[in-house]
Amino acid sequence: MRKIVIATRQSTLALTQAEQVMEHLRKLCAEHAIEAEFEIKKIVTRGDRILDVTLSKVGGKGLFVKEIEQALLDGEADIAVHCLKDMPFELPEGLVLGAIPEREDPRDCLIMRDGYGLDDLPQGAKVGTSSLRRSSQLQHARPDLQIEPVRGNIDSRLRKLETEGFDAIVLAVAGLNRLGLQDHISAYLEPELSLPAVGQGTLCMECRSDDEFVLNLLAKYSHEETAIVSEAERTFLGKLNGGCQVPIGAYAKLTGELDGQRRPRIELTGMVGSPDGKQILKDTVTGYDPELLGTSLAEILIGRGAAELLDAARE
Ligand SMILES: NCc1[nH]cc(CCC(=O)O)c1CC(=O)O
Repeated sequence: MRKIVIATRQSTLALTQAEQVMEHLRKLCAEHAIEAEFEIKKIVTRGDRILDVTLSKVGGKGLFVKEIEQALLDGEADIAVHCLKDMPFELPEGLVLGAIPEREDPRDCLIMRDGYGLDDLPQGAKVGTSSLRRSSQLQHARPDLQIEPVRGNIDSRLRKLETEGFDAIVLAVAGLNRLGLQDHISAYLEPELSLPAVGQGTLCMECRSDDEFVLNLLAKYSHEETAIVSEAERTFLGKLNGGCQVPIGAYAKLTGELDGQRRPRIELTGMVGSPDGKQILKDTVTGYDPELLGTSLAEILIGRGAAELLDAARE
């Protein structure tokens, strides 16, 4: 009997995700007559210890994953469950993404004190988000809004809507759904208005690249279409040398058309913005090769000044 330890951060969202994944893996084991038992191990990361500081100020990619990856490398855990959007482009030597399961809702949403959409926000309304991607796009649509950082886990951000005088806060739909908090959502923001973060709404499972048992199990959990769109978005992010702390968004979807090798056609939209939303570079490319698409979209935006925008935002 193989024992599989699942490592996770200790936030409510991370724990919920790990538990949902564990249940699914147990079912897969039963279906495929694989003998394994599972256990969850909570790990406190550097990102969790500095939750009160605006992350973009602290800098550093993968603030939430380093310690968890070390546990995998040390053999103290076998699988790590992450939000794909929190994952740096490059994984450490010896680790791979063993599974990318089916994407959930990729959109951002508004949780508002009153009203049901962006248009209901009064002139100069105070909106909470620490994401430069979200502030850039919101300010672009509504330059009058006053954007203020709001840090912490999802539950504490929801509390801050009440306690810190925000008219609205912005969160990912997927996280709220997973926590059963979808009733709080006032308005869904379509990708045309707020292009999601790379990988938003998608989970991933990281494991050691030589752990055949776990790789074999995780392969049964993977969702081919999601893996394809994730590769397009993540290639775009990687070429721009971005993480989730820069004003970059991307969203890829499949259009249903197949090429000669029956590969699906991909439509990839990407954006790079200034944090104040005065400048937004955005374009869409379509094709069949996710890596080529990610690369060419990044090159198109770099040609229009994306690298300079990102350098300025990083300062
Ligand atoms: N940066 C934190 C984070 N990482 C993933 C999600 C949401 C869930 C997901 O995208 O899978 C969130 C919270 C948020 O942005 O509202």
